[in-house]
Amino acid sequence: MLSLFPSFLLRLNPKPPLSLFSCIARSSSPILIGLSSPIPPGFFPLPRRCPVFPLSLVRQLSVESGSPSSLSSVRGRMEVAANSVAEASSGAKKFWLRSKNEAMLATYTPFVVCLASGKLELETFRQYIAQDFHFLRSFASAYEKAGEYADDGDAKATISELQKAVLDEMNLHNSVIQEWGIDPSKDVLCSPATVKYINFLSAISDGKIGGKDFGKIATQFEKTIIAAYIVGAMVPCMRLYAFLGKELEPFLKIARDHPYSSWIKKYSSSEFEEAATLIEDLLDKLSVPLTGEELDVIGKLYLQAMKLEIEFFLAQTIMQPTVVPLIGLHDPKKRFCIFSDFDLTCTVVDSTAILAEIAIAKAPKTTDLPVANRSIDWSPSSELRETWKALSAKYAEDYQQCIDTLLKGHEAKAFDMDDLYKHFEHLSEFEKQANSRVFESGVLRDMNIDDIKESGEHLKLQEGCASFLQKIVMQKKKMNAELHILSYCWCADLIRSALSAAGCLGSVSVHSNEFMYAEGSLSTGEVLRNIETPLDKIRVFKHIINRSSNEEYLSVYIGDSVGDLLCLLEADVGIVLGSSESLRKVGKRFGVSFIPLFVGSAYKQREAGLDASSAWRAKSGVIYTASGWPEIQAFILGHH
Ligand SMILES: Cc1ncc(CO)c(N)n1
Repeated sequence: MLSLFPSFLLRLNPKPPLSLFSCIARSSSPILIGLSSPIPPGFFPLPRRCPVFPLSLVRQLSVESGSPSSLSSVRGRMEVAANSVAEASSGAKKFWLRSKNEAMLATYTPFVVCLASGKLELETFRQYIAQDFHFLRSFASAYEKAGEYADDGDAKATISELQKAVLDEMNLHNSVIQEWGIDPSKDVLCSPATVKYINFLSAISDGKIGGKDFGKIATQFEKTIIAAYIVGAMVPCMRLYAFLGKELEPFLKIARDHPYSSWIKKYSSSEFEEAATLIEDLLDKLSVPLTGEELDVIGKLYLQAMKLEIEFFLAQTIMQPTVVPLIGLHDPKKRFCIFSDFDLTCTVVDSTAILAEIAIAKAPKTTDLPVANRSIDWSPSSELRETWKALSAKYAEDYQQCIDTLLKGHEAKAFDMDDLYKHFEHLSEFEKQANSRVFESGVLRDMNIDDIKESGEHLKLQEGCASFLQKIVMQKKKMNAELHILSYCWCADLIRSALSAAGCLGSVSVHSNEFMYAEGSLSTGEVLRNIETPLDKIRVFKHIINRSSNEEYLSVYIGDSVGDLLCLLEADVGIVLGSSESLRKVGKRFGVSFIPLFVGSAYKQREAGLDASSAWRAKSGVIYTASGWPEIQAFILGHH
């Protein structure tokens, strides 16, 4: 119907540079910023896949009613802050925000999950307290050294305050010890992981840093630097504990008498938070006179201390079966099927927006036209932009109506999968019609496959997504794992290029729609329609799962929107990223519960008896929410 690109015009402008997309894709700042002309709200058909980030986009897309308040959900602290690593003015804050992966790894260690669940074996806790006592002693002596080295009166006063806080912590340990009758200083030797941190800290105090020996610490200035290094190696321990304290605080309610309530109360207390802030401020203060190079050293010490903390948790002797990490429960004789949605689950920008931009950038602008044909307010490019705008507005409106229809009726008292399937037929019909409208309008015609591939290669993935996929790919054989992308995206080439740039194409199965190309490179506008609807997704999901009917499997589905709901519920573990409100509303309407993944893990741990292997097999209408890929990785793989 529409002939947007007369071929003579294309020849005039065969391949406009795609630097615009590269710039969007590479930019770490929120998408759409940096576009030459701002994209109006509702421009792209985004609402079915609304992301947590970027905030600016969520605010723009009022369609999803992504009110900022919905972003600070239960586990909102890390993700909201994470967006501002670059802006964080404090060095200590910056280091913490960069430690998200490590913080998640610590949270999902068997020790911490068992501790939260209230079912950690007493003997394990005892051993831990005994090890921690050694740890705290080294903390106290490091403060001693730092206090000597610091030359500023205020800094010295802060350090002595912090020292008091450590003594306070040791008192808690003492009371625990008395309660359970052990004397750690006599009875328990340091474990190798404890020794590692203690040696690390004392080496810094002696001026041995990063394999280098600073020799005799002579001048006061050198001493001040060493004081900063010592503190830099202690800050992450304090911040991590304050973080874990807050993560564990809700579990005080898990049982009327949580056996480890004194531990949880200690580390979730405002006093401990104050101590953590105090030492962070101290680090910032001590860092003021340092050179960039010296600050880098602090960054490295911070990260190393974080890693040693994780090793410390991992080294705790856990005898009981644990429900995390998931890979630990998986029998490699069985299939391990990991499914993920693509748009806004893996990516930061919806692929419809990318494809629209490629098409618009390709279309001739006024200045490309022969002078005689120029008009101020018309060009193929501007016309295409208008067509897209209309298609998107229509999609957004109809989509919202579909969701409203889905939400009609009473909230289900109990989860009912069959009812849910029935209600998804209408939404599925709508998605197909919406696609037909796009395909028939011709807006996807005459796009160059090379441009699509280039955009795909520069597509910005969610933080931690690529590294998770790579890790799975690396251990695929050993784990008997499969990675499947299930996507509504119109053009699988875009997905394949993105995966290829992330270094994992060959090992991921992409299930999506395919552009058709004429003469090998220009899209004809026709699309092989494989996956367009929620019902298509679940059909393909089940087909893959049942491919070998006699083989057992463990399945995880990761998604972000209403279109993923059925798969999220059919998988052994369904994990939601992002904050889509319609997903939550529709879920609730049909009796689905949304539980933060960490909370869910601790509950599973509580329920798990001597057999944790089948803990996650329940199609019970529960979906788990996660803050991002680092959390998913910590849950599925842990340190593996
Ligand atoms: C392992 C460890 N890290 C940090 C703290 C906080 O002081 C602690 N008590 N133990």
